[in-house]
Amino acid sequence: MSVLAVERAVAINAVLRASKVCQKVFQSLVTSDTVIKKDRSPVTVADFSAQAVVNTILYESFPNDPIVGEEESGSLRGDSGKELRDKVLSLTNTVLDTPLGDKELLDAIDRGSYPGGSHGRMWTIDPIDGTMGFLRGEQFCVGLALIIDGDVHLSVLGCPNLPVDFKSSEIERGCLFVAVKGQGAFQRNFSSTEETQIHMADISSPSAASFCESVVPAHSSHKEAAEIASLLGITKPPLRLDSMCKYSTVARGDADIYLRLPVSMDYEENIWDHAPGYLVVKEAGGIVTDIYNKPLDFSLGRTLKANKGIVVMHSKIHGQVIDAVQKVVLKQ
Ligand SMILES: Nc1ncnc2c1ncn2[C@@H]1O[C@H](COP(=O)(O)OS(=O)(=O)O)[C@@H](OP(=O)(O)O)[C@H]1O
Ligand SMILES: [Mg+2]
Ligand SMILES: [Mg+2]
Ligand SMILES: [Mg+2]
Repeated sequence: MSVLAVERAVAINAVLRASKVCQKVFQSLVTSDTVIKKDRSPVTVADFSAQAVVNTILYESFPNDPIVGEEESGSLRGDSGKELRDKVLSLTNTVLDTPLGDKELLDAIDRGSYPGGSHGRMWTIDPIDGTMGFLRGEQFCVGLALIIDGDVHLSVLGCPNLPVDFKSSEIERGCLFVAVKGQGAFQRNFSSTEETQIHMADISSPSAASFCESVVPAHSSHKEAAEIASLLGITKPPLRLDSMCKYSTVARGDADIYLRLPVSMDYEENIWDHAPGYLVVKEAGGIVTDIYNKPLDFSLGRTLKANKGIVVMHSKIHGQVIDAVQKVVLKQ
């Protein structure tokens, strides 16, 4: 059996079930008259429930593995949290084989409170990445990664709204990306268990590239990305996608560069926002650094304290892209 085969299977199951939770919440939103733009609570139900589902499934197989999760159960506790807790509990139990009670639900969510660090095994989970995309009915994903001694060894990204093939005229959506360190990156569709290995597009000149960036300009500077694109001679418009779907889109060759350019130098990126996408790109043959050309350091706690921004690209254009990023962002 290959290395981390059991972890891989468990992580896929967990992410598929959590993705189902998100899809159910979205379907109930669009079929009811809830105006989601005014009320963010529906997405909160999905965030909590997806984290409870993943943490419960991980715990069944790996009870000693700590978890760094985005959400914590504070607002679900006590009398004031009862209404939300009831919604999260009933949703969670629709996808689990053994139903949880109130206390088990709260405990499951809060197993994500691990502070992270450089030693041993830990999982990191983003139950819904790209919350804004989820609310708009656009891209979002469930991200899960296993980090061992500060290094990402396994990752699974569930992307319920991502077309399985951008180039096809069919519009099947819903794909899963799976990577294990040293074993390559693979895509499988929600509708099947068949896996196809994915690779970055082979590109020798940055001017032919297309690049991805966040939809929300507060998460990544669009202005600086446009300046970098212009320096590199890129003429294609940016592909704006929410969530770690940007990593998977680049990993399978539908775009060549992902730029995440800090809007504030104080912001620290969360490890759950990047570890799952990072390994998918690396195993597809790509390079992931920060704006200083430093490798991402997942060993320093819940955030990437030693890094600023994210730059993803094929090795053949690495030097040119980093030069342009540094000229524009660092004025070097
Ligand atoms: N200031 C700032 N800078 C950078 N990143 C930030 C910032 N604030 C929040 N976040 C995190 O951004 C995560 C979503 O990133 P995306 O690239 O998907 O954003 S976008 O929706 O495409 O605009 C989002 O993840 P989710 O909360 O899971 O959606 C946040 O963790
Ligand atoms: Mg996120
Ligand atoms: Mg999230
Ligand atoms: Mg968030």
